Amino acid sequence: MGSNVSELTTYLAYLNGEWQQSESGEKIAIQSPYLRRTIGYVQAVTQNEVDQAIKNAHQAQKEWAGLSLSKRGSYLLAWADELVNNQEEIALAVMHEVGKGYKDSVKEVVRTADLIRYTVEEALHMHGESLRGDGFPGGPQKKIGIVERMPLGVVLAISPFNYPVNLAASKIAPALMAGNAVIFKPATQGSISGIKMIEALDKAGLPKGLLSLTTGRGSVIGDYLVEHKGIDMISFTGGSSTGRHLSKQSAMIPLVLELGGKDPAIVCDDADLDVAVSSIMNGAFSYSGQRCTAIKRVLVNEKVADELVARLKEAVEKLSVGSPEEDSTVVPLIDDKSADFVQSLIDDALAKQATLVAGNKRKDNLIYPTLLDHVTEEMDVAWIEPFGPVLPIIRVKSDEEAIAIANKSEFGLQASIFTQDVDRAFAVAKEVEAGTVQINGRTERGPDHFPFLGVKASGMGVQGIHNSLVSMSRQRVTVLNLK
Ligand SMILES: NC(=O)C1=CN([C@@H]2O[C@H](COP(=O)(O)OP(=O)(O)OC[C@H]3O[C@@H](n4cnc5c(N)ncnc54)[C@H](OP(=O)(O)O)[C@@H]3O)[C@@H](O)[C@H]2O)C=CC1
Ligand SMILES: O=C(O)[C@H](O)COP(=O)(O)O
Repeated sequence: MGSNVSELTTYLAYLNGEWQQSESGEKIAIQSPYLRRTIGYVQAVTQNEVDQAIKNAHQAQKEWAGLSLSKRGSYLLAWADELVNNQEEIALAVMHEVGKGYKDSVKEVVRTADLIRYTVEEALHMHGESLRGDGFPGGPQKKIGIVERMPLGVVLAISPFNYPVNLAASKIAPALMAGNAVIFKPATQGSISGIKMIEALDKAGLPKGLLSLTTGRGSVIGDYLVEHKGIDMISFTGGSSTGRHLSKQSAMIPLVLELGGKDPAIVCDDADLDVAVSSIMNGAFSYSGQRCTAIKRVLVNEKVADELVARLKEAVEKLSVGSPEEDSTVVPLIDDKSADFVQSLIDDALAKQATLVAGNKRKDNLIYPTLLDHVTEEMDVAWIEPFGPVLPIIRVKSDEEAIAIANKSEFGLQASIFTQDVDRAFAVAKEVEAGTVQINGRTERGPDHFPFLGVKASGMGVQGIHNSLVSMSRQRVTVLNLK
């Protein structure tokens, strides 16, 4: 499959409904994490081009917002069909560019088409409301409030590398269905996949100017986009430090942030260990742990710790490690810098006397799945998100201690609890500070119509199809005063 990479294609930016070379004359090289070579170039768009794209977006948005919901939906449904029709080509781009297994890349594209279709259905079935004035003490009967949802204007969608198609579309589709225009800034490593996805939207006939794709380094055009007066809402998924930076830069603009996590798997002494082991393995190691919702630490009751660790060791040693083309579970990380970072967390833990159960082997940016036992609170890996295949195990004496350590983290995206006692599960779930708590299952975002949110440093606002439509629109109240 590697030989199918179009050698050094220079991809164009999609500005104002046209595929264009940037006036900057500059292009950014995209490196494949596992082929370890440049696979193409994308445009470095200029601030002037951003200005023009935002201006055109405002113009196009007015007409778009005037279309019927079902007409808007028809463009999106055509987009979903195009994605499905081109799933192999898009999945290959994802695999080459971000090193995701081929089958998972196909799944991402198909999941995205399903997400778009559900978004259309959801928008078609969202209703406004009317209120009677006399519902409030002393309120007049002849006053009727009509509450409708209106678009916000131009939405800036910024996506991360790890789901370059799905996490972009989960912003673009609700933004469009809610009647907005979109400026889409993909992760640089993820831009080619983003371009392929927008080619499908272009083929679906989206009106010109309604969406522009501005490729370029976040460090170069990011702040300019975020601070731009023409942006009316920002939906961002990415790292916590970038998210924190964005929240300082964007003033008085609705902002939804989905950021990092340090999701714990709390394993109680009555857990079904078969369920716990398979969920933890899948949660921690799929796509080498490069998921915001990956299980990033295990807090296990000491009574079952030895058995859990032995079973995890056996499972880790069976994991497939290698190439995304072979659908290996553990694949090279997005770049060498990320691999250096993961290695530094392993080195720190081992220097502080963690027990190496498996792994700690590396070839370039391929880090073998690594299991560390007897991790203590003094070790960085107990707190820092690795975004890589390293799993620390912290042994605890009680549910209370597990909850306390879970909550000491700055993050609060998701948590898993493994127990066979449903009352105990709910008691722990109630105390854990996280957007979502999974009982006897791995931490994960889907199904995509569930609300998805992080608390503390893991985010602000809520995604998930319904909530994204809500966050990308506002209420308008019209009051009818009858005679
Ligand atoms: N909670 C969630 O739903 C998810 C969270 N994440 C988190 O994302 C991180 C990994 O993704 P990664 O792509 O490396 O995250 P980054 O934060 O590095 O990048 C995310 C996006 O922000 C852009 N960006 C960078 N700087 C700026 C800026 N100053 N202004 C505007 N945009 C900017 C990036 O562009 P460029 O690539 O050009 O730098 C990219 O498009 C992990 O921490 C992970 O937990 C990931 C997926 C889901
Ligand atoms: O980017 C991420 O990591 C996702 O939001 C997690 O999605 P998943 O739980 O479906 O892998």
